Amino acid sequence: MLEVKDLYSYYGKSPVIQGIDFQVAEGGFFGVVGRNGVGKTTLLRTLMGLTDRATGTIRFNGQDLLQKTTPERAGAGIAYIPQGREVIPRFTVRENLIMGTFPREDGSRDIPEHIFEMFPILDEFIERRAGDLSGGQQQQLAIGRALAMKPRIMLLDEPTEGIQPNIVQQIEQVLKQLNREMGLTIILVEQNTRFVREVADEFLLIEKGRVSLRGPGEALTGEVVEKYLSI
Ligand SMILES: Nc1ncnc2c1ncn2[C@@H]1O[C@H](COP(=O)(O)OP(=O)(O)OP(=O)(O)O)[C@@H](O)[C@H]1O
Repeated sequence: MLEVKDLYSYYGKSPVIQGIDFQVAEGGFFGVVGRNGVGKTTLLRTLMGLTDRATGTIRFNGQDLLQKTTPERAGAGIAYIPQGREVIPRFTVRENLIMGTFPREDGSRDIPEHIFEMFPILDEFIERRAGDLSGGQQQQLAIGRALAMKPRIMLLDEPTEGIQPNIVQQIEQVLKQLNREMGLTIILVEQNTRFVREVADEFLLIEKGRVSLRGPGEALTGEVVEKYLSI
């Protein structure tokens, strides 16, 4: 479904991503791990066309994405949930969810019902301003908003960072359900290696913009974490 080859990506003249290759199969759950500042966020931003320049290949369902604009990539079915959530605080929950439908190519502005089944709190707080929600609720809204475009693949950047433990569990459950039951392809950047080990079919470990290690989720053992990820 997604094939990335020899990818380089730049902010100004600095190459942050340096020669990364990977493939994600339809319905796959792909984890990206690495210490702070190694380029994980930049990798997701590169897939969305949000860095200054990129070279190499990004193929998505047979289309070459590298020359496409960010809205075109969203229109092709790629949803991106950045770190820090970035919901629009002055808009209500409903307005944020409707915004999520904008990339849809069928032109529908209907909010899919399953979003409220997954996150009942969004239904309850539908007319509240997003800025008045807790961090965990805003993250649920950010995921709900991404689902409103009916994506084919979802890119998530540390969705459980700074969120209270009971909501973390709920978000993890939803991600598993979206992937396992609804077949949504997921790329997840995470510091939470326990979750990546549990759910990922495959992971990439990045150091200084390059892949240091890759393997099935279960290969992300305590020893690997100790060797590559401890501070
Ligand atoms: N907009 C930007 N302009 C210039 N340099 C940037 C920009 N964003 C990130 N960088 C640089 O790119 C490198 C990789 O940053 P990136 O945010 O991708 O790392 P990360 O692995 O996601 O880290 P973290 O876990 O802290 O989010 C860092 O050296 C950072 O300073």
